[in-house]
Amino acid sequence: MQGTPPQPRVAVLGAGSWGTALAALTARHGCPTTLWGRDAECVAAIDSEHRNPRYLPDLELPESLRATTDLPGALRDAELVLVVVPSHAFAETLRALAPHRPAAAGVAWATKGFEPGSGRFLHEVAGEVLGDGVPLAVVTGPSFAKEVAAGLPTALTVHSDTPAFAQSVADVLHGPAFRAYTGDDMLGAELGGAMKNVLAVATGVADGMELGLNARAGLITRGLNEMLRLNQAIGGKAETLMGLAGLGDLVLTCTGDLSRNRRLGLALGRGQSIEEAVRAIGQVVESVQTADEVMRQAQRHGIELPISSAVQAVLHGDITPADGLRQLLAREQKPEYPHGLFQ
Ligand SMILES: NC(=O)C1=CN([C@@H]2O[C@H](COP(=O)(O)OP(=O)(O)OC[C@H]3O[C@@H](n4cnc5c(N)ncnc54)[C@H](OP(=O)(O)O)[C@@H]3O)[C@@H](O)[C@H]2O)C=CC1
Ligand SMILES: O=C(CO)COP(=O)(O)O
Repeated sequence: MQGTPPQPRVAVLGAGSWGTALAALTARHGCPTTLWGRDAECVAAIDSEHRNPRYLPDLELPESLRATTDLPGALRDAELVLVVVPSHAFAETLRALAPHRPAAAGVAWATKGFEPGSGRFLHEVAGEVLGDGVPLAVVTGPSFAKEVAAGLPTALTVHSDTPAFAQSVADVLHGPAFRAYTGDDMLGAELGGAMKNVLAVATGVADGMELGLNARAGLITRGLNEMLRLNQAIGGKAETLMGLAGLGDLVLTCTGDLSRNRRLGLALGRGQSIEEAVRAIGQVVESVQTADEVMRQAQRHGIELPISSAVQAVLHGDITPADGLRQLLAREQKPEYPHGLFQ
């Protein structure tokens, strides 16, 4: 009689809200899962009390989930490594994991953003740090950690240049309440996940200023247009941005108050300072750095992105939200698609 094949051993690096939620998911799916974090107190609580008191305080985690501050220990025997640290810690985490990665273990990440300063895509960073021949994948899509940890239905997507690796990552994530799709466009998938955070600030600002639902819908639609145009210029696939990695995550983050980037926008629109708002949110808010990197990409490719540019200026305190609104409304009238869908 044939038994069920053993589930792969998973090491999740990053014990914040998303790393904890994904580790809980793979543990619930029967994968022996070890979560690595740098905060000993938080890690001990996950390991022994099955709770993450700082990042997901109300949710019970599976008893089978192990947590540790020992990185080499977490990686020992791992068959899949899932990196879920913020983008500013991505390169250093990859450099720390590289010498301890079991030779057969591919590396996936659920981080959204670019390498701050260089603006490099995370798959470029991973390729450089890990070298050729290591299967790489990006896990992205509309997925609030709190809802995933609570077992609510979610769909996301895994993109890789190595189709078998995308499939194996999707297999460990896919389950009764979680649909994991696959794709082969890491560029488009990473761009969508990064840009939606910037655009969520824009809709948050508009809602904070009580500009109404028409304004919100207009910003989402023209924001999608900015994503599609930059994606076209960098060589991503349009369908990636029309799917979970783009439109799906854009709608979630622009409309859902669980979004930290949207909440930052709401606070700015209501007149709070960026420092106050970020402190009150108390978790990573990727748009703060991503806005600069999106605009760096746009300049490199000669693409005009009025909404993202206004968000960048507001985040830097160069203009007020009201100035940003005036700038957008004062733009010249023109056809919705002067040069076709993506120009
Ligand atoms: N939360 C969500 O719903 C989703 C998040 N994401 C993405 O996942 C990534 C992680 O976000 P999220 O988990 O939400 O963030 P959180 O703010 O919830 O947690 C951040 C985690 O990263 C750790 N960390 C910060 N700096 C470092 C470092 N230098 N080395 C190691 N660990 C570090 C923090 O540790 P410490 O507590 O010690 O500071 C903490 O455990 C982001 O790119 C985000 O955009 C993607 C989809 C959904
Ligand atoms: O990426 C996310 C949902 O898909 C989480 O968004 P925030 O980082 O804005 O909370």
